[in-house]
Amino acid sequence: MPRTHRLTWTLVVPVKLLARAKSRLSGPAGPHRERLALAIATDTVSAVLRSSRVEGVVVVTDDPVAAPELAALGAIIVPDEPDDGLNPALVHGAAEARRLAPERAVGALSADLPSLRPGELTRVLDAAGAVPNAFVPDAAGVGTTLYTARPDAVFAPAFGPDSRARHRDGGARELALDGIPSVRRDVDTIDDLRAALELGVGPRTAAVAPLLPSARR
Ligand SMILES: Nc1nc2c(ncn2[C@@H]2O[C@H](COP(=O)(O)OP(=O)(O)OP(=O)(O)O)[C@@H](O)[C@H]2O)c(=O)[nH]1
Ligand SMILES: C=C(OP(=O)(O)O)C(=O)O
Repeated sequence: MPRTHRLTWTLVVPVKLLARAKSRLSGPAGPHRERLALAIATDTVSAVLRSSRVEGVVVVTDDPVAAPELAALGAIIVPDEPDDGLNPALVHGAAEARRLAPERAVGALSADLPSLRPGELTRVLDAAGAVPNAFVPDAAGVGTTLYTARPDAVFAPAFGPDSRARHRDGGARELALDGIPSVRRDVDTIDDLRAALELGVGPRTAAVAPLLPSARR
C-alpha cells in the first residue's frame, strides 16, 4: 500500500441540538428521543476514537448535555457556527481540525452510526487516503455517512438530500468497499434502528433501545 494511504486523521462529527435531533424517530422513541440521539452519538464517537488511524475528534455542537459527555470521551468541542446548518458547521469544525493538526487528513462523519466498528472505519480511512476527496454512501444508497479530504485538498462537504450524487458530482471518489456495513448503517428511522440492532450496536444505544417497543422485531 502506498505511504500516502497511511495518513492520520481528525474526524469532525456534527451533533445537532438534542431537542431537535432525530425528528424522524419522534413517534417510535416518544419521550426517549433525546436520550436515544445522545446514545447514538456517544457510541459513534467512542468507536471513532478507537480507530487506530484517528488521532483527534472534533464535535461541532451547541448542545449543553452532549458537549460535556462527548468531551469526557476525548472529543474536542467547538460551537455550532456559523449557525447556518450542517455543511457550514462541518466547514467550521474542519477549519479548527486543520488549525490544530495541519498534517492530518480530515473527515466529516455523521453522528448517527451506532453500529460503527473501529476496524471498518480504519479500512475506509486507508482507502480514502488514496485520493484527495472521498465519501461513503449510506446504507440506503442515497445519502452519505463519511466525506473526506486529504491535507492538500479542499474540504467542501455536500451533506443533505441526495448527498451521494452531490458528492460524486463534486469529484469525490465513492468508496465501494465490501465489508463496511457498520460505516454505512446510519439511523434515521425505526427500520434503520432495527437494522442497526441486527448488526450490533454500542453499549449506550443497546441500553436505550429496549425502551422503544417498536425497535423489537
Ligand atoms: N452541528 C450540527 N449538526 C447537524 C446539523 N444538522 C444536522 N446535524 C447532524 O448531522 C447528522 C445528520 O443529521 P440529520 O439526519 O439531518 O438530522 P437528525 O437529527 O439525525 O435526524 P432528523 O431530525 O430526522 O433529520 C447528525 O449527526 C446530526 O446531528 C446542524 O445544523 N448542526
Ligand atoms: C444529511 C444526510 O443524512 P441523513 O439521511 O441523516 O439526513 C446525508 O446523507 O447527507
